[in-house]
Amino acid sequence: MSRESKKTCSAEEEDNKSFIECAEFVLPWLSPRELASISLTCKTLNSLSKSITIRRVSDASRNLEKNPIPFINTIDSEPYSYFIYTFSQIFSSPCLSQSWGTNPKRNVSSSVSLMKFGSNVTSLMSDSTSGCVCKNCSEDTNGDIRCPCSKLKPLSLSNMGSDSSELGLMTECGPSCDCGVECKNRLTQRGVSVQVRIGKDARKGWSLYSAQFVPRGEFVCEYAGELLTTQEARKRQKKYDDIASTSQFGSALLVVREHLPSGNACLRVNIDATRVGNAARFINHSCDGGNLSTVLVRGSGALFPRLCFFASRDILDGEELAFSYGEPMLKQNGLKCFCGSSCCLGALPSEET
Ligand SMILES: C[S@@+](CC[C@H](N)C(=O)[O-])C[C@H]1O[C@@H](n2cnc3c(N)ncnc32)[C@H](O)[C@@H]1O
Repeated sequence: MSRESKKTCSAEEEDNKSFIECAEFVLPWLSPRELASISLTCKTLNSLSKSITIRRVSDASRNLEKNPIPFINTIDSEPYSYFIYTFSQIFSSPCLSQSWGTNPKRNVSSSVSLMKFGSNVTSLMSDSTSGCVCKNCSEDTNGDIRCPCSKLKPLSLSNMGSDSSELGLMTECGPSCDCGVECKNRLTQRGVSVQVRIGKDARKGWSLYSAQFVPRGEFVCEYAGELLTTQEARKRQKKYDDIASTSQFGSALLVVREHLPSGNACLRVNIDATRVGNAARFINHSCDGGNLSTVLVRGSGALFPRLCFFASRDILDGEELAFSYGEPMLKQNGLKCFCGSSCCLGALPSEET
C-alpha cells in the first residue's frame, strides 16, 4: 500500500471513529421507534442500535439503581418497555428526557438526568427547619431508631378508596435534616432495595418479579413517578381510559389520600408512573392483596409523603410482586383482572379520579 493510500485510509478510520462516537452519544436519547428507523439507514447504525437495545434490555434503571433490573420477555417480540426512570417522585414537567443504553465504557451516562431529577426531588420541600440535627441517626438495642424524626405522630390514612387500615405510615429523616443518605432513618430513600426483574405475562402485560428471597417486613421499593395536581390527574386519567378502550394499554396513575383521624380527606397525592417512574410501575394488582403492603413515608421537611412497598409476607425468589389497587368499583368499560387469586373479582379496581 502506498503512503498516500495509507493516509487516506487512516483519515477514513478517524472519520468513522468520530461518527461512531457521535452516534453513541445521540442514539441513547432516541425512542424505540426512532432507534428502529435510524438503524435502517446504514450498517454501522444498525449494529449500534442493536447494542443499545441489548443494554436497555439488561437494565431498566439506566444504572440508577444499585442492582440492574433486566427485562425478560418470552411472550412476544417487544424487547423492553420505554419510559423515563426516576428513583423517587418528581414534579411533572412536559419536557423531560433521559438517555438510555449508553456504552458503559464511555463517559456518557444518565448522570445529567440524574442530577436534574435529584434537584427536582429536593425541591419538594415544605420548610428547612423541621428536620433533626443528628449526624447519623442510630438504632438502639431494640432496633428502634433514635431520632426525633422517627417519632412524629401518625395520621390515619387510606389509599385508592381502600380500607384505611391497609396503609401504614412511617416517618423518616428528610431534606431538612443534617444526616446523609446512609442514615438509618432513611431506609426507603436508597432506591429499589431487593433484586427484581421485569417479565411479561400474556394477559397482564409487563410484571415485576422478585429475583431473591425477601423476608416479611423488608422494604422493597417506592412507587416513584410524576406528582400531579388533581386537575392534571383527572385529565390524564381520561386520556388513558380513552386509549385503553381501543388498545392494550396499562396506565400507572395512583391516587393516594391521607386522612385526618376525623376521616375528612386532608391531602391527596396523585402519582403517575406511566411516563416517568421506577420498577414499581410494573407491579400488577392482586384481589387478595398480593405480597406487598403500602406505607406512606413522610420525610422531615418534605412537602409530600412517598408511597412505599414492604413485603407483607415472606416472598420467594421468582415470585411475582403484587398489591391491591383498591376497592373494585366496577365501571362498564373496566379492565378484566387476571390476578389468578381464589378471591379474584374479575375486574381491576378503577376509581373515578
Ligand atoms: C401499574 S401498570 C402495571 C404494569 C403493566 N402490566 C404494564 O404492562 O406496564 C397497571 C396496568 O397493568 C395491567 N394489570 C395490572 N394488574 C392486572 C391484573 N391483575 N389483571 C390484568 N391486568 C392487570 C392493567 O392494564 C393496568 O392498567
